[in-house]
Amino acid sequence: MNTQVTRNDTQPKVVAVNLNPALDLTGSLSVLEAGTVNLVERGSLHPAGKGVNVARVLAELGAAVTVTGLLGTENQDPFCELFSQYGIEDAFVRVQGASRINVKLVEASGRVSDINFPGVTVSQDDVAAMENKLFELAEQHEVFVIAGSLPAGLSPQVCADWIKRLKEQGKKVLFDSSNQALKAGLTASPWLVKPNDEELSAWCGKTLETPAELKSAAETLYRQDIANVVVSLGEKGVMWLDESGWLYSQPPGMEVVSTVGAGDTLVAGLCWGYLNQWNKQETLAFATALSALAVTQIGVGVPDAGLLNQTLESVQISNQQPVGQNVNC
Ligand SMILES: Nc1ncnc2c1ncn2[C@@H]1O[C@H](COP(=O)(O)OP(=O)(O)O)[C@@H](O)[C@H]1O
Ligand SMILES: O=P(O)(O)OC[C@H]1O[C@](O)(COP(=O)(O)O)[C@@H](O)[C@@H]1O
Repeated sequence: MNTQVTRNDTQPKVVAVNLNPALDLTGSLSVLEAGTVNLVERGSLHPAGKGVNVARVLAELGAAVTVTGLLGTENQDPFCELFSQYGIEDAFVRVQGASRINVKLVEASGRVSDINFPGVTVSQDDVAAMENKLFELAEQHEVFVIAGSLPAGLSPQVCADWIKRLKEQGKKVLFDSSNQALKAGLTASPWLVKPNDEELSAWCGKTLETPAELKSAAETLYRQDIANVVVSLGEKGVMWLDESGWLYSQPPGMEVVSTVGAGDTLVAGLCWGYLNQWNKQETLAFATALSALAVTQIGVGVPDAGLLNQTLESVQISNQQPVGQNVNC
């Protein structure tokens, strides 16, 4: 596998869809105490959201990426700068208002508290414009990564209908969301889904604790015509079910700076493996290494090839589930 960054014009073009983008306001502090005054030691504000993060990682890897979704005009400048810096084609539909600011409080232990705001409320005209943009992009793109929550005004069923239509047009749809949007989207059988253990538990309506419970829930999704069910387990790695069966990965231990963006980086890595036609083992190892490295920084971004290759060598891939993947141990 060549992890060298080179733009390959023969690869399918990707659309990253971020319907509810966010500026992430990250504050680092030694310990967070609820209900009292907390002093932040270092802070940063950067454009993010699941689709935007996926777009950035894919673009840094060398993919041709278009980004779309619903972006508030009032605070769009940092997003536009990011897209221009990384050569990402900006196809966001502009909406009135400001995109949300999500607060991420990172403690010295690596624990992160996410305070995610609801975002702008979009109108039916905005939703119609979004739908037009999405299917206009479908004329020239093959791969769609739909990632993140939905703004008020855009129903989970509408998003699920878009996934269904894209699938009917033969597009590969990778889907990463939560709560009602995840529940509805899964009924449209995207090509790949990436819940974490908590999201899978929420979909099931009960806490999944043992490997057998996690596998059983994922297998239910696979039987619902979802070709790739990828469950991420934080530091415990990844479990991936497809027609060839289960494959597991275990990342090396990392110095955690912030885990925010690790899931998005994993999705980008999986998509990159597909674009390069890598096999399942290669794709999983690469995506696991890339996501493990994501926790060593604030926000997302691709490290240099040396570090990536070194981490890749420490990722363990197995057909047998590692004992440590019990989510509660
Ligand atoms: N502490 C960690 N150490 C090493 N790798 C990690 C760590 N946390 C996350 N990762 C990597 O990032 C992937 C996604 O993280 P996870 O927390 O499961 O996703 P999400 O951000 O969607 O909740 C994991 O499957 C793993 O490969
Ligand atoms: O769209 P959602 O589900 O509200 O999540 C948005 C948040 O998730 C992130 O994309 C990070 O996601 P991951 O940690 O799962 O990779 C943040 O940048 C953003 O603030």
